[in-house]
Amino acid sequence: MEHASSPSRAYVTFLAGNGDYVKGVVGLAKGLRKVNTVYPLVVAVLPDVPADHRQILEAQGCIVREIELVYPPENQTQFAMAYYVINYSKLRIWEFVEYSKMIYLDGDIQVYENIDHLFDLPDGHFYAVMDCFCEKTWSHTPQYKIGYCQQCPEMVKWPAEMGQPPSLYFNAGMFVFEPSLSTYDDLLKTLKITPPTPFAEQDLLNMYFRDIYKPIPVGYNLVLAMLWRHPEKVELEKVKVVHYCAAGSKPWRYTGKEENMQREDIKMLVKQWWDIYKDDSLDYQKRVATNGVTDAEAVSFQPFIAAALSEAGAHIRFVTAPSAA
Ligand SMILES: O=c1ccn([C@@H]2O[C@H](COP(=O)(O)OP(=O)(O)O)[C@@H](O)[C@H]2O)c(=O)[nH]1
Ligand SMILES: OC[C@H]1O[C@H](O[C@@H]2[C@@H](O)[C@H](O)[C@@H](O)[C@H](O)[C@@H]2O)[C@H](O)[C@@H](O)[C@H]1O
Repeated sequence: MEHASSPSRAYVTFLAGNGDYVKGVVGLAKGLRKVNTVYPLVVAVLPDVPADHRQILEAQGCIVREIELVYPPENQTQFAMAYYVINYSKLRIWEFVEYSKMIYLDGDIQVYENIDHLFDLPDGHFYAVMDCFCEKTWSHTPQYKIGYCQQCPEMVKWPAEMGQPPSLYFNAGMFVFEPSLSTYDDLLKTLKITPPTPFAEQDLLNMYFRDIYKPIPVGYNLVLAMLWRHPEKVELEKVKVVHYCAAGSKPWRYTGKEENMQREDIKMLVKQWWDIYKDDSLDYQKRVATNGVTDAEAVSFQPFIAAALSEAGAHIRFVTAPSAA
């Protein structure tokens, strides 16, 4: 089946280190395949990602692209998580200018419903889901200190004496953007003159794209804390993308011991992630292409097609899927 996708669009994720985040990216590649996306998954890997992990990703049909580390400004800050220092390297994806539009997804994200339509959002804006300020990871901020959250500005109003409320702030685990070398250069110039802050590149991106940021619904990047902080804003059955960023929620490390991790919805979401990760039928493999059949269906039809072929000698085209997912 020829993909109708424009070759200049792709999903992109980021992988650093030789640890277990590679499992997150494999899960993401299989999840995107399960929802029959027509776009490839590019994985921007730091040099410290070992060859065997890169091979695993290529075997899952991912396009593996090595990027160089982006160093944060000298004066180290107390990042919300120590390893956030490597996350500035995410900024390299703006150099992937062979793509006109990309959707960035963290490695700890899973896509449960097709979101290809987001590529058709109008150019010239930065699309992402609003974050929540209620978790301890935000205890360094004035909004946390007064109990203000942009998810429910009517609950605790921003005090007039504190000036303007903070601009809308997105979670940088998922966003729709347009690669551009000039934007990349400008981001790096801004990085060099901006003191590092607890949420590293997420803070930088929020500052840089503030004027063109357009919020998209929570269902496109469900930050798990929303389930216990703002349940009234979450319709779980309509959630298309889940972001396993709450402490203890990474499915491949899940023990259930951390706060909130014994919730039934968390246990269900972790199981859903594992069901995809363990599903061999979602592994990348040579596709048998017939008209109008999705890749996944084509794979499941293979035995029937082989039988038909032997009897009727029908000609079918064997093509490899052009991409991971
Ligand atoms: O050791 C690491 C830590 C992070 N990441 C990548 O950086 C992203 C952001 O880190 P993390 O998901 O831990 O941030 P969170 O959203 O959970 O705060 C991850 O999803 C991975 O794509 C990685 O590849 N290796
Ligand atoms: O380097 C900064 C990181 O900032 C974000 O993680 C945070 C953020 O989501 C907070 O809003 C949550 O409260 C917190 O749990 C979570 O860890 C991005 O998801 C991640 O990709 C990365 O950019």
